[in-house]
Amino acid sequence: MIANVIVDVPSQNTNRPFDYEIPEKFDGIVQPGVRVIVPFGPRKILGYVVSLSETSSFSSVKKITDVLDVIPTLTEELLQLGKWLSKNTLSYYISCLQVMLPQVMKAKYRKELWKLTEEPLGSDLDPLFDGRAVVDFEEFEKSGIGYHTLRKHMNDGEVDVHYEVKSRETKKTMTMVEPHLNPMELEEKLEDLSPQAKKQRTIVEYFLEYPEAVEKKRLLDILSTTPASLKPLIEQGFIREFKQEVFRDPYGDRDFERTQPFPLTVEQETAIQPILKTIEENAHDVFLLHGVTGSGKTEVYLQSIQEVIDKDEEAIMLVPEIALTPQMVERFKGRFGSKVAVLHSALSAGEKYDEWRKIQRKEVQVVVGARSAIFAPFTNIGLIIIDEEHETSYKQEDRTRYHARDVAIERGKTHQCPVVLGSATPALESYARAVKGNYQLLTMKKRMNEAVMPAVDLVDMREELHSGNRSMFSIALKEKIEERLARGEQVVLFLNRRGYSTFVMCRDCGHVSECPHCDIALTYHKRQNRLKCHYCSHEEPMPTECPECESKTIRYFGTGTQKVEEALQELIPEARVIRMDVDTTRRKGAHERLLKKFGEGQADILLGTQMIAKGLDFGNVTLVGVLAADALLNLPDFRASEKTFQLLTQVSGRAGRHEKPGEVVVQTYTPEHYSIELASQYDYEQFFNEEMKLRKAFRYPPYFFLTLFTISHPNQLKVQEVTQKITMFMQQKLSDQSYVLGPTPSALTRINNRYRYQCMIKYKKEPEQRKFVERILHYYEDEMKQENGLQITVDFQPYQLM
Ligand SMILES: Nc1ncnc2c1ncn2[C@@H]1O[C@H](COP(=O)(O)OP(=O)(O)OP(=O)(O)O)[C@@H](O)[C@H]1O
Ligand SMILES: [Zn+2]
Ligand SMILES: [Zn+2]
Repeated sequence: MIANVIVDVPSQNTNRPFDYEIPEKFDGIVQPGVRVIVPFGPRKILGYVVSLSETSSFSSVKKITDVLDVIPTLTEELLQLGKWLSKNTLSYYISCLQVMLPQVMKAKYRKELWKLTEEPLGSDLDPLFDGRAVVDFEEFEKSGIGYHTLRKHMNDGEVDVHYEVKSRETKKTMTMVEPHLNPMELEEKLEDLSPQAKKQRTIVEYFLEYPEAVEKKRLLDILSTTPASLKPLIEQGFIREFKQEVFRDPYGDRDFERTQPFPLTVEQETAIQPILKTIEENAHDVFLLHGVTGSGKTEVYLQSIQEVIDKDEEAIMLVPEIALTPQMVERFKGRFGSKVAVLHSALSAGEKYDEWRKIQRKEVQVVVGARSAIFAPFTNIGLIIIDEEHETSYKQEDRTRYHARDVAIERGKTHQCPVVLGSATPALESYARAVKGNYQLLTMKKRMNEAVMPAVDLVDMREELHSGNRSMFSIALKEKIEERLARGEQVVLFLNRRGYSTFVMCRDCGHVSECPHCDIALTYHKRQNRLKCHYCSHEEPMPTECPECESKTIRYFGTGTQKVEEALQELIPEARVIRMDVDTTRRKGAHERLLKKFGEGQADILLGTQMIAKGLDFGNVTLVGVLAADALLNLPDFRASEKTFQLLTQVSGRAGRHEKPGEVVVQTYTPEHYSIELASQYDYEQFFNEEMKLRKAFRYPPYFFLTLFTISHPNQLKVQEVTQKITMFMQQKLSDQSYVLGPTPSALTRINNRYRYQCMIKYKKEPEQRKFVERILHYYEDEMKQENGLQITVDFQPYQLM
């Protein structure tokens, strides 16, 4: 027999199955979905068996060296899904298979055989274990017992193969590094560094692009540099080093209080009926559950999942990483107990693998997890739910650029089961599909317990300034906070930090410099002191006075939570403040601890960034303050208005969720902007209509599809030339209904000494497009293989446009 194997070499040439002969001892064990070790050139490498055949068309084929799985790692469905993914994202099949698996399956490990029962195993295996609970897998291999015997015992649940991970991720602590300065300051430091300090420059440039904390070892690996080049940066205080703990099972030692289903409200009942009916009929359909914040969407999810469990089927529940809070996990564990597996990035590699195995072994029927949980190896899926479906974190941004929503719908079709997309602020694309009837729209307009949506007070910060208030807190917000303190109620203060330092605004009139062609805020480039558009090639000098009102107070923006906290303490010294941002939540469990403290009333104000915007359900919060509603609005992104609307709605939704009525203060320099005004009225439909008009006028999704090429190379002329060629080629090939824009420098024009350019395509229908893209990739293949050579990435559904 011949095994057709996809080998772990991501390249064009190897993007097809290779034939290997199956040695007799592995006969019947080597099946599709099993991982094997095969000789490839001079090396032995990992591969995945995708199919079997009687014969090979090649005259001489090599033999499989080793088999890693006794039970297939990938199901037949996941193998097919990998193929689909590969076609849809134009990534290598091997990358698509690996993206579905936990890290451990790709890492180095030691294999052991575990005895799972107290009972004797019988004469075939007992001699091997010889009274022990664990034996090294090598002992089994040497024993000559045979894989068939082993598989029988595994299927009976008496023994299991266990992977002991050697990867460093399972260590108790790891060393992390992160920038100690904001991007503007980093840019300045970069200028100060001598051109000879190449390695140091590379590190600073890396952090300019990825400001998050990263494992030190990993950073050094990525940039192929040594601790010596990092050291001076740490000593000078540009970069900070710290230890992060890694734990094994975060939920194992906790009892969750079991909850009972609530009797549903009329709205919930109306929404859940069509979902239950579809589950019952084993049919596929996509539902968009549009329910205002606090309308009880989660209860609808829980009861739909219950139906699936009762049918002996399985459910996948996706939530954004940031919303995978202890409160959320508690609600699922509380309802379904040990039937739930949880998958999120805070788990160590070992923990993730353990959760994954629970799914594979069918010990659980529900998985709650972030994006990659969509690949859970269930075989009998009855329901897939995506909560906060508008979140852009459902799109993977490297290698295999998939969107979890697309994968969910594909699996929903295969399993003939419903997919439920839920949100208070659906993505424009999803709502447009619901309006057209492609998705079934389910609406919940009312909050629980007759609670009303909190009233929103828009405060014009330009007027504050004119009346002499230069603080970041308006008079109204200050007074309302003081009122809450006097009444013993609580406040959530939200600072939108992302994208803060990049746009330029007049503090007098709120004017923001925009591109004349693209309806998008220009980005300030400090080094050249110029403003640039990252969609077309437009650029202009940084103005010295406001083109609108001639005021000299036009400048770029920059502030952080720490600064806000200080200002707040100065303003209201008696307030007890909890600050929640990347700095204060770094330690494992810190997030949970801070929220618990706030929930118990040990603080008056919760001040934070994006991470406090969603999911929180505290009854004593009666005031929400948004410090700078415009921050997101001015990102160089056509989705800026949509994101602003979504975020404001989510944050406002944290107030007045239970008995006490809530209130919201939104500080802004542009109160007249439709996304801010309509968010303050909770008018999603009107926002949808307004935004759709603009999307149509400027030819953006959902009217047009986008394809984004990003080309990078150390030589700027080379990048320009290649991008130019690609742009021209696509212009020639595509129909004249499509718009091919470029070459344009990317927002992040240079990373790691590589220049980046882009070409964006807006199109309605281009069935041949992928073929042309493939041709381009093929044409540049050799150049892309060279070390530090050309790189071309193609994103068929871009969310990150930088
Ligand atoms: N049928 C019901 N009867 C009584 N209480 C309910 C019912 N359904 C939900 N609740 C409660 O109402 C509150 C709000 O519900 P939930 O958090 O599910 O809303 P949501 O729509 O998911 O909100 P958000 O989008 O803001 O996260 C919760 O405390 C929940 O326990
Ligand atoms: Zn002005
Ligand atoms: Zn432009």
